[in-house]
Amino acid sequence: MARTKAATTGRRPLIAGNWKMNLNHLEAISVTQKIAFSLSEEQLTDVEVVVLPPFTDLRSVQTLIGGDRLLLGYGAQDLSPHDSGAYTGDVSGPMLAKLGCQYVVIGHSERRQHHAETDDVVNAKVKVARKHGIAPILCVGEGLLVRKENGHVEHCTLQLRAALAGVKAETILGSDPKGDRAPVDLVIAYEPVWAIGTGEVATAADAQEVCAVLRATIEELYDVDVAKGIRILYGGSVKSSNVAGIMAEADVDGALVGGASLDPEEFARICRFREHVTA
Ligand SMILES: O=C[C@H](O)COP(=O)(O)O
Repeated sequence: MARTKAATTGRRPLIAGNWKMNLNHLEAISVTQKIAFSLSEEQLTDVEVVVLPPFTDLRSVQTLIGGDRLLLGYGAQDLSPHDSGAYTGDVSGPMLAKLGCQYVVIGHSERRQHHAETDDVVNAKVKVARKHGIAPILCVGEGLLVRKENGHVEHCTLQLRAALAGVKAETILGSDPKGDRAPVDLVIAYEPVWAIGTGEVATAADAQEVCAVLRATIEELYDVDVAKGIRILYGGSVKSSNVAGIMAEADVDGALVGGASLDPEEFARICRFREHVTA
């Protein structure tokens, strides 16, 4: 069962809701409140639940979560590789850190596709996020053609290696090992592009195959402790009806949820994935 797996690995499950370009700041407040009130303190202690709103919602979400001491985390969907300057439209790491963001999505396939983000840009963003104490949720994943040609494992490991080039172990090791933070301040998300927003979820075995190789790659790049401590999420059409099977896999520590995270009741059901697991 998933509970046994988490107890064995020591990795606290992480369910993150990527709202993408949805929900204005008033809707953000409502959705965040509903998520918090749909989950018990025990559930929110057991599973780390994070919302990733658009930039324009971050202040509202920060005020709500901080003011009411909700047991939710939050973060951004992107950041600039630069700290300040003439970069119209960009939002910097220092700005996100000032808003208390714990996480930032980096290298999402929608950024790679629609904003021509290269591996070098992704690598620069990982470094700048860590410089400002924000944990990247680093996305890798293959398109349909690569999957059909059976190149998915190589594709994802190459993306991971490129994203982490020059990133030293000490910069990703958790700064609060005795607190409630994860031992590694970097999260990997395996998101097969063909499964994003399509309803075409990868099988649990598909997710496990790639997540296991990503963990082995982290061991090669760093060491066994980093590999054991790092959390690897699956993303792509995750719903309450399929999350339990995915979460039962040995190397899947959570989910990066897109569309289903816009419905707070459904998102809360996803966060309660343990209840779906049958012995
Ligand atoms: O960041 C989230 C992923 O792109 C998954 O999106 P989805 O759950 O709508 O397929």
